[in-house]
Amino acid sequence: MSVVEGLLKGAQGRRDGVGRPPMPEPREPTEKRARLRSAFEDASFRGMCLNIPSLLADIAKMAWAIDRRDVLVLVGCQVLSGVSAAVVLAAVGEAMALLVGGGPVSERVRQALPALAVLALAAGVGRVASGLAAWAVARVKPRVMSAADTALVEAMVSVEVAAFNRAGFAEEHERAETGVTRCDRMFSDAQAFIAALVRLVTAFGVVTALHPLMLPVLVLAVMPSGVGAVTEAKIEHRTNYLNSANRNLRGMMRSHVTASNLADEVRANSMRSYLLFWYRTLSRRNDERIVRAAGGQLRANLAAAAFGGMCLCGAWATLVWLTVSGQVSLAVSATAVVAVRTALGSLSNAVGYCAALFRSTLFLGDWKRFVDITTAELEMSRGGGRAPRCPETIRVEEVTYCYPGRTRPAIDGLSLTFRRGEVVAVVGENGSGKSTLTRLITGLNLADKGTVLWDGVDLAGVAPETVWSQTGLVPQFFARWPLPCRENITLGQPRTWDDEAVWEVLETVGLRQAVQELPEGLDTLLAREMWGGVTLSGGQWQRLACARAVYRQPAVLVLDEPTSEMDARGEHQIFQVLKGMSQDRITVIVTHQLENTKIADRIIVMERGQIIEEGSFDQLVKGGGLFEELYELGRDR
Ligand SMILES: Nc1ncnc2c1ncn2[C@@H]1O[C@H](COP(=O)(O)OP(=O)(O)OP(=O)(O)O)[C@@H](O)[C@H]1O
Repeated sequence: MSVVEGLLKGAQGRRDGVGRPPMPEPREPTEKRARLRSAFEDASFRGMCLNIPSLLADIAKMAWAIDRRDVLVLVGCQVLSGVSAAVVLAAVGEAMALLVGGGPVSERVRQALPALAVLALAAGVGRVASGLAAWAVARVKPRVMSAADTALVEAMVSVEVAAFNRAGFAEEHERAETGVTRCDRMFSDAQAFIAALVRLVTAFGVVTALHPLMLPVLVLAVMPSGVGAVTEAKIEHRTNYLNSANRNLRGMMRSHVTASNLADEVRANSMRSYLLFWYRTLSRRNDERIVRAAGGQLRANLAAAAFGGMCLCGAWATLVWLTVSGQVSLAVSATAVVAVRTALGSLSNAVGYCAALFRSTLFLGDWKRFVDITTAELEMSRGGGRAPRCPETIRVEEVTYCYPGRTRPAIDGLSLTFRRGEVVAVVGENGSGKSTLTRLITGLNLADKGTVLWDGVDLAGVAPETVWSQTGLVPQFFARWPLPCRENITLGQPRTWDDEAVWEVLETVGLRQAVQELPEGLDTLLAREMWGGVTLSGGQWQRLACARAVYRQPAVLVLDEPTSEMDARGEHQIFQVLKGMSQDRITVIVTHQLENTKIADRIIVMERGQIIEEGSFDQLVKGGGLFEELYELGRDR
C-alpha cells in the first residue's frame, strides 16, 4: 500500500476485507480531560507583563549556573548594542540638522562628516556586539536545554514509584517533555526580547526628546499586536493541553509498534492494520483539534492586525500633523521618521518576543511545575532517617495498600515477619498481592495503613536510598539494559575493578560459556537494535537478571518469579545458589512453580491480599488448603 493509499484509508476509517462493519475507534480519555486546566489559562496581557521579569530571572539563573562568562558577554553585548543604537539615532539627528540646513551642499556635507563618521562607527560596533551576543547564546542555549532535560530525567528517576499509578501523571510528564523542547525557543526569545527592549528604551528616549506626544501614540500602535500574540499563545497552549492525553497514548503505542522485541508478535498475529488504524485515529483527533484552534488563532491575528493598522496610521498622522503645524522643524521631522521607524520596529519586536517568551514559558511552566511537584512530593512522603544496616527482621504490621483508582486493596491488613538467614517463598493465584508485598518490604511503595519495620524502624521515616542500597530485586518484568554484558550484571556498581567476580557469578548461574561465545565477551552490547549489539534468549536474560542479584550480595534479596523462562537445569541451579547464599540475608522468592518452594524454610500462601496459609512444604502439601490444591493441579498438567 502506498503512503497516499494509507492516508486515504486512515481518513476513511478501517473496514476489513470481508466487509465487516468499521472497527470501533479507541475511546477518548474524556474523564481526564475534564480535569485538565492550564495554570495560565486565565493569563492576561497584563499578567504576562508581570510574569516576564520572574521568568527572565529563572532563565538567567539557569544560564548563570552553567557559564558566567558567556552570560556576561551576552549582557554586555546587548547593552553595547543598545547604546550603539542610541548613538546612531543621535548622530542621525545631528547629521540631518546639518544636511538640511543652509549653505552650499559641499560645505553642509563637510560639516556633517564627523556626525556621519560617528554614525558609521556606532553602527559597526552595534553589529559586532549583536554578533557576539548571538555567539554567546549559541554557546549557552544547548547547555540550558540539557540542564532542563536532565532535571526532568532526574525528577523521573527519583519520583515515588506510587506516582506512576496516579491518574494524570503520564500526561503531566508528557507536557513537561514538551516544555523541555520549548526551552530552546524560550532562550532565543528571551535574548531577542532583551535586545529589543534595550533598543526600544534608547529609541524611546530620542522620540520623546523630539516630541512628548509621540511616545504614547507609538505604544498604542503596537499594543494590539501584543494582545493578538498573547491570545494566539493561549489558544496553542490550551490545544496542547487537550491533546496531551491522546498524544501520550499515541506515544506509548508508537514505542510498542516500533519496538524490535514486539516485531514478531505484531506480524505473526496480523496486528499491523489494527495498530495502524489505532495510531491514525489518535493522530487524526489531535490534528482536528489543532486545525480547529488554527481558526481561532487566525481570528485573533486578523483582529489584532486591523486594530493595529488603524493605530499605526494614527501614529504617522500625528507625526505629519506635528510637522505641518510647525511644532517640529523639517530636520527634526526627518530624524523623527528614522527614530519612529526604529522605535516602532523595536517596540513591535519587544511585544512580539515578549509574547513568544510568554508562549514558551507557558510550556516551560509545565516543566517547572512537574519538576517542583515531584521533588516536593518526594521530600514530603519520606522521613530523613537511616534504615538499619543488614536487618535481622522485616516486620509487616497490619499493612493495607490500595492502588489509586482501585476499590479493593491489593494488600489487606496483612501481618508477617521475615528473618535473616531464612528463605521465604510467597505463592498464590494471580492478583493475590505477591508482587505488591515485595514492593512494600523493599520500601518502593509505602503502606496506606499499618507499618513495615526493618529491625523496628518504620520505612516511612527513612530516606529511601538507605533502604535500596541494601536491597536486590529481580522483578517479574526486569530490565534488559542496552548496556554491555558486564554492566548488565554490575549495574554500574562494580565490587572490584577486574572482571573476576563477574565471571564467578556467570559461572554460578550457568552463563559463562554463553557469554564467552559473545562477539566481545563481557564488552558485548546487549541491544540488538544497536550496531554491533546482540541479544540473549529469554531464559538467558533471566539467568543474567539472577546474576545481578547474586553479584550484588544484598541484605534483602527479593526475586519475583525469577525462573519462569528457564530450563529445568537452570532453574535447579539458581535455586541451589539462592539457598547457598541465604545465611547472610533475608531472601523472599515469589513463584508459581510450587516444586521450587521445597528449598524454602517457610511458605506464605496469599489470597486477596491476605495470608491464608503458612508453613513448610511438607506441612502445606498435605494441608488440604489452596497450596495442596494448586500443587495437585500443577502435577495434573
Ligand atoms: N500498578 C497497579 N495499579 C493498579 N492496580 C494494580 C497495580 N499493580 C497491581 N494491581 C492490582 O493489585 C492486585 C495485586 O497485584 P499483584 O501484582 O501484587 O499480584 P500478584 O499476586 O503478584 O499477581 P501475579 O501472580 O499475576 O504476578 C491485583 O488486583 C492487581 O490488578
